[in-house]
Amino acid sequence: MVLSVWRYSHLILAIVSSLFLLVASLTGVILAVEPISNKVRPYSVDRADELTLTETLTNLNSEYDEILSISRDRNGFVSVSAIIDGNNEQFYVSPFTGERLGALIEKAPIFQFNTNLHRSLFLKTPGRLLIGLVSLLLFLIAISGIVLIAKRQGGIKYFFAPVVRENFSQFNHVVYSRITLLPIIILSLSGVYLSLLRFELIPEEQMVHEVDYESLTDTPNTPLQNFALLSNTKLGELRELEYPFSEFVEDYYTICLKDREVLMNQFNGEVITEKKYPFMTIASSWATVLHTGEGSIVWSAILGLGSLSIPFLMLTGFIIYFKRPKIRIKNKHAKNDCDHIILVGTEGGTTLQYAQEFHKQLLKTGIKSFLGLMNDYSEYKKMTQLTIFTATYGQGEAPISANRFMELAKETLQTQPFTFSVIGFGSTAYPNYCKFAYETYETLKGLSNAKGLGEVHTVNDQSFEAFSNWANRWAQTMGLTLQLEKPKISLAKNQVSDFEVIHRSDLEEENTFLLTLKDVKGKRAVSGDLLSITPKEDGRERLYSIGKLGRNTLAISVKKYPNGICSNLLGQLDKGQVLSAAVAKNRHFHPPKNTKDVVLIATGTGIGPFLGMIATNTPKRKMHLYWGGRTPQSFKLYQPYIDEAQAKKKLQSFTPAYSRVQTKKVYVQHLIKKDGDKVAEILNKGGAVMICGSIAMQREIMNELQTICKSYLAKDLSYYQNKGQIKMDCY
Ligand SMILES: Cc1cc2nc3c(=O)[nH]c(=O)nc-3n(C[C@H](O)[C@H](O)[C@H](O)COP(=O)(O)O)c2cc1C
Repeated sequence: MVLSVWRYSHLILAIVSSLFLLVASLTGVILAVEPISNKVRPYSVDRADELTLTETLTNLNSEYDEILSISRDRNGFVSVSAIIDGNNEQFYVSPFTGERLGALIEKAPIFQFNTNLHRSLFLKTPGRLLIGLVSLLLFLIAISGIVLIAKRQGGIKYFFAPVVRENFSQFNHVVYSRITLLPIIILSLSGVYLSLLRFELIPEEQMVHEVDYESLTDTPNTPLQNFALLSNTKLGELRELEYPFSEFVEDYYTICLKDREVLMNQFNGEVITEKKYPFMTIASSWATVLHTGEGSIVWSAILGLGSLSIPFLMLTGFIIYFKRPKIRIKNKHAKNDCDHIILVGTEGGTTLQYAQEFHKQLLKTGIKSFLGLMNDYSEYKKMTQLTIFTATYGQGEAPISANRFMELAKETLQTQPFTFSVIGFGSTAYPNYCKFAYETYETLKGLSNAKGLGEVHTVNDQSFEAFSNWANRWAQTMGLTLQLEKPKISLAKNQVSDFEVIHRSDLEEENTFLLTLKDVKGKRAVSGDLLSITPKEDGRERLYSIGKLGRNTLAISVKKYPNGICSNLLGQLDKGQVLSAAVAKNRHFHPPKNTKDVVLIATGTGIGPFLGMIATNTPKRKMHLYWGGRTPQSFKLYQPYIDEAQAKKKLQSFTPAYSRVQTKKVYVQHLIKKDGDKVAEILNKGGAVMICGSIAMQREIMNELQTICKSYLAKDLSYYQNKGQIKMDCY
């Protein structure tokens, strides 16, 4: 609920202001060039700011007879306004020699046009008002954006933690908004301020000097060179110095410095009055500088990039919103007439699509099924079976449609006993994999008349395979047959390409074989990416982790199942045959860059991507492989690769765990526990741990790593997960 308020405010504000925002940001980009183009003009004189006002005035007075004023602008350019041959002329000068450097910069027509469009959309006062409002909306969008990022990252302290890449728009929207939020906030706030100033809603105090004209005296008549104020003030502090209008004692120098305005007697150099600028004048000056970037190439460039990012963030933001599946639920039967209740915890809507498919299939088999959201949990009069499909968000928290479920489940008493199943949708790219599903399971287990059917079943990255495995197993125990169809989720589209079989090994003890393929079209797969294969027979996609052995050579490790359509198809391929498949990017499981030590942990076919990571490693990076299988015989398949890598120093160490060799079973988690000090040292030095294999193994390893982090490093495992040092791809 709270999140959706922020999300909808963020979206509605963006829609309302989008067109105006687009105009303001694009013109802002062009206007950011103006201060840069001004600053690079050749009117700056080296070390001029170090001159005193005495030196400046002496130099300029000797060159020009009748100076009206001297100015120093935000670029540091010094100009004079002087009467020359009876005409008032204004030009840049060198304060050392008085040499005329050029005429004052005139605003180029392109900047004039864009300034008018930027300030008022050529609509005069209504336009200015609109632009002021858009600035305010931009500020509110930025604030709601900060809240959304903090929530999606799992708290403000993880604001700058690595972002998990789900798709281009989501990833880049978060990454670029984090970088540009500060300039955008400054731009929008200063824009609001300048609008308020323009509409006189912020009072601009006028500086009024009270001059006691009676006390002004023309004695002692002191030469300008002895005026203390002038010799104590550097040119760098000057904004403008106006000469006295006449030679009467009532006329004086008006000197505007950075922080104050001073009136100075023209005969003896005494300060007549001196006033600091009011706070609002300083604030207005800062607002102008911060909004326009005047006088600073760096700040102008930052503002330009900030403005440029706005259309990009608008576009990616709208794509994220419109691609999100809509949450609409229709039911054929009333909830109190149904014996099967399906509840969904979703935020992005994909879990609902899987639940809808399951619900549809149950209805087809004649079961009275009711579909709802977890937050709608209430009394279900005839419920005998409850199935929960739930995603996990933030740092293992509930998705928005399930954040009240725990309370509701404890408060609401079901009158009849029921069984329940929990299917967790999550991603191993996040520290707390499917945590909310496990918490839901525990809460339901605690209810007096509820009985769990099996353990929590997890689905990584919306894998249809994992989902249908559970659903078919469940249906089997119920004596049903389900014809599940894959929901049309707009996951990244993978282009199908051709892969030629280079080698297919024979089946080894654990019914596994290695398939080495040549990427005919030279697609840029990276070890850890997934090979997506969809056999025509059932049209269902299977994913295999890729090990990139060489330029266009990759390997996948396949376990053959007696009735497995895909594994049997792959098992029959011969050298030279061509396989049609696609490469699905799996960025969160790519080998880490610039990491000196990497611990690789795998069981069974999970070694597949690691074979590639090791084969393309150099001795500079130390890789340590822990692998679990049944017997040394199971390892034979991979032995040549590992032996070669060790000989070439691409693999520092290899430690196997065999579960069926001795009476006491040894699993990889036991090896990790034994080498806890080494693993801790690697993590402490910024190294990475990569895990690939079964979810059950992943859970054991994560428990072990948690203990290691706590005992050796006095830190929580999530600390290293948030720094991207723990990478997992388990199924
Ligand atoms: C911002 C964000 C945070 C996430 N946090 C977790 C997490 O902590 N644990 C997890 O297992 N999955 C996490 N996920 C993955 C989602 O649970 C997963 O993509 C799920 O399939 C989304 O389902 P939905 O579209 O129904 O909301 C996160 C996804 C996002 C976008």
